[in-house]
Amino acid sequence: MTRIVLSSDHAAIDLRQALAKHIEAKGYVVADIGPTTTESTHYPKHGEAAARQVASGEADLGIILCGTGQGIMMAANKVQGIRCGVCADPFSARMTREHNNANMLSIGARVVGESLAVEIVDAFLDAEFEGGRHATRVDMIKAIEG
Ligand SMILES: O=C(CO)[C@H](O)[C@H](O)COP(=O)(O)O
Repeated sequence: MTRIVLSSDHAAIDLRQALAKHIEAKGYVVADIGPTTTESTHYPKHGEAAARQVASGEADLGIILCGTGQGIMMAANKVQGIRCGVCADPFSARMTREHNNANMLSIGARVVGESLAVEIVDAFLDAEFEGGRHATRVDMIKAIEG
């Protein structure tokens, strides 16, 4: 059973909770570790917390959100082993899995509405890494980490 960890800052509470329900309904095991109130908080710690679960293997994939998806993606990508893409369209979400073997997806709750976010999440979760020439390139990314 694939385990998905979700987190966000205050800008994305409602969208994150809606996505958590959707993902659970698709049959995944969901750990929603984000805050539950809209009190202002700091996205780096929420991105890092989700990324650490993915990096340790506690979760298979992570989905994180903030206002733009940018800051929380930057924080997650600082954790060794994390490849997180910020996506505002389903094509990019599919490709970041198929070509980049992304293990996390970031979405901007102030950028996309709920129905588009659902399509983005579905594209990400339904895709699989293609390997081959893309594996060579992902290995090159890993080598940069040292
Ligand atoms: O998108 C974000 C980071 O990339 C944050 O959600 C955003 O910066 C929060 O802004 P504010 O404190 O004004 O709600």
